[in-house]
Amino acid sequence: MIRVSVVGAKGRMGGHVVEAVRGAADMELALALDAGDDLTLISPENTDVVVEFTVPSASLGNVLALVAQGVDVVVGTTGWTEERLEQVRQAIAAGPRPGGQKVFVAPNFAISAVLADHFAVQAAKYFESAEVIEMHHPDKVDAPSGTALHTARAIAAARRAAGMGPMPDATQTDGGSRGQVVDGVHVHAVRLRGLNAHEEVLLGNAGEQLVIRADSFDRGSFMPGVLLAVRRLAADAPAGLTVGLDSFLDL
Ligand SMILES: NC(=O)C1=CN([C@@H]2O[C@H](COP(=O)(O)OP(=O)(O)OC[C@H]3O[C@@H](n4cnc5c(N)ncnc54)[C@H](O)[C@@H]3O)[C@@H](O)[C@H]2O)C=CC1
Ligand SMILES: O=C(O)C1=N[C@H](C(=O)O)C[C@H](O)C1
Repeated sequence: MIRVSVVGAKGRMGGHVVEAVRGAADMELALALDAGDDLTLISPENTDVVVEFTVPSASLGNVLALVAQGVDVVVGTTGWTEERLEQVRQAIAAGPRPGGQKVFVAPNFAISAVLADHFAVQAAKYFESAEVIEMHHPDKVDAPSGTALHTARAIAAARRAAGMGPMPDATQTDGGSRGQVVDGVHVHAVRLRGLNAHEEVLLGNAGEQLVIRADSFDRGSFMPGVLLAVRRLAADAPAGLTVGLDSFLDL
């Protein structure tokens, strides 16, 4: 049995993870902690893998503490930058299990979103223009979404690798309507009651458009990806930091 502890257990995602772990035949729930609880209760004696879904302002601190305690961590919380990821790599190197510790961070655990991102990156070099629109429930605290940031950065990298220059854009006045520019890619965020998690990548050439859209209507859609990551960390995932569920899929 894989012993799983959940941090952020009282949250929207954490609650789903607790139920998914309880429902998995090969897992058992160890500890379910939330804000104010003592993270040092989690140790290799009671936990194989921790699943962390909290808030961007707390996640890095939680992960660094858990690494220092020697447990492997699956992280779904947003807010990750290359600088923060580097802090995790350094913490693993300085931690109690430098050659064996595993941390996995995924911007999105839904297969629809992972594939949309994958296809958008494949398509990027064929289109003069690309923009990202993400649409979420209004209780979300961060904008743009971690997934949209990841998609935009990956599109930008694909364009750079293909030797493409900036996208055409004659805008001279912008009160904010052109969105956030992420590595040269415009990202737009919608917050609307009734939505859950949705993303569109618009790719355009003269006279044509490709739209790649992923819709997550229910948080249950993230659970197969979370359980896959837990199983891979408990088994054959490489030591160190891994980013993105695509690492565990045959894409
Ligand atoms: N990677 C993915 O597939 C997905 C990622 N997310 C991300 O997961 C995160 C959580 O989302 P939700 O569950 O909707 O938020 P939420 O606000 O419902 O839950 C967050 C929980 O974390 C707890 N918390 C806050 N600070 C804490 C701390 N220091 N230690 C322990 N617990 C703490 C809160 O009390 C709350 O129960 C967000 O960053 C969101 O963007 C959400 C959906 C899917
Ligand atoms: O807060 C959410 O709900 C979600 N957060 C993640 C993100 O910011 O990308 C993943 C998904 O979009 C749902």
